[in-house]
Amino acid sequence: MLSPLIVALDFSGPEDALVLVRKLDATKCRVKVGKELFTASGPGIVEALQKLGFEVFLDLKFHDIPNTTAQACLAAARLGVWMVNVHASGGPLMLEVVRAKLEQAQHRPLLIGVTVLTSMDREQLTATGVMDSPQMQVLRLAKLVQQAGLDGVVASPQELLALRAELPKDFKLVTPGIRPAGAATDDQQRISTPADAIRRGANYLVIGRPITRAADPQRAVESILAEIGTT
Ligand SMILES: O=c1ccn([C@@H]2O[C@H](COP(=O)(O)O)[C@@H](O)[C@H]2O)c(=O)[nH]1
Repeated sequence: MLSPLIVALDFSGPEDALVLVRKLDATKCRVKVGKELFTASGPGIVEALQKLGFEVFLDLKFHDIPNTTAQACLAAARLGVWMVNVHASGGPLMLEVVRAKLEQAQHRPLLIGVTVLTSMDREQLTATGVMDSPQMQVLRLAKLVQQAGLDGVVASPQELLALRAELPKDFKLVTPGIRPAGAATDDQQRISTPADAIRRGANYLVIGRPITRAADPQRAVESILAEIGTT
C-alpha cells in the first residue's frame, strides 16, 4: 500500500520536475502536478511521471460553469490521473454535473472539492465577503461536496477534527499546509505538522517545498514517513 504522502511538484518546467522525481521512490509517495508545472509543460508531464511509476494528482482546481468544469475533469480522467479537483465554491450544481460526467469516464479518478485555501486566514476570508470562520466555511463547503457525491475535500489540517466528526468515515481528507516542526511556513496560514495531521484524520498529506527544497528530497520523504509511522 502506498503512503499518504503526495509531493507537490511546483516547478517552472518539466526538466526540474523530472530531476526531482528521479530522486524519489515511487513506492513511497505520489506526486502532484499543479497549475505552474502543467501550464509550462502540458499533459506530457503527466505521462512522463506515470512512466516513472508515479500516481498523479492533477491539482488544477477547476472553477467554472458546470459544463466547462465537467469537460475539463473528463479530459483529466483521459490522462489517467489518480486524483483531480474542483473548487467547491463553484456551487452544488457544478459539483453534481462534474460527478455525473466523470461516471462516463473509462478511468474514474478520485474527485475532490477544494474548500478554503490553506493560505487564507480569517482576515483574507472576510475580505472575500465570507464573514464566518475558515472552519465554518470549510464545513459548509465540505457538506456540499459530500452531498454532490464527490470523494472528499482539500482542507487545512486545522479543520480535520471537525470534518471527521461531521462527515462519513470514507470521505477523503486531503491536507496541504503541512510543515515539519521548525520548517518555514512560507505563504501557508492554517498549518500543522505531518504527525498532527495524521492524528486528526487526514488521508493524504500534500507537501511541496519542505521536500522539493530539501538538500536530500528522498531523505525528507523518509523522515516525514517515519514521523507519521509509515515506512
Ligand atoms: O488549499 C490549498 C490547496 C492546494 N495547495 C497546494 O498544495 C501545495 C502545498 O505546497 P507547499 O510547498 O507544501 O506549501 C501547493 O502546490 C499548493 O498549490 C495548498 O497549498 N493549499
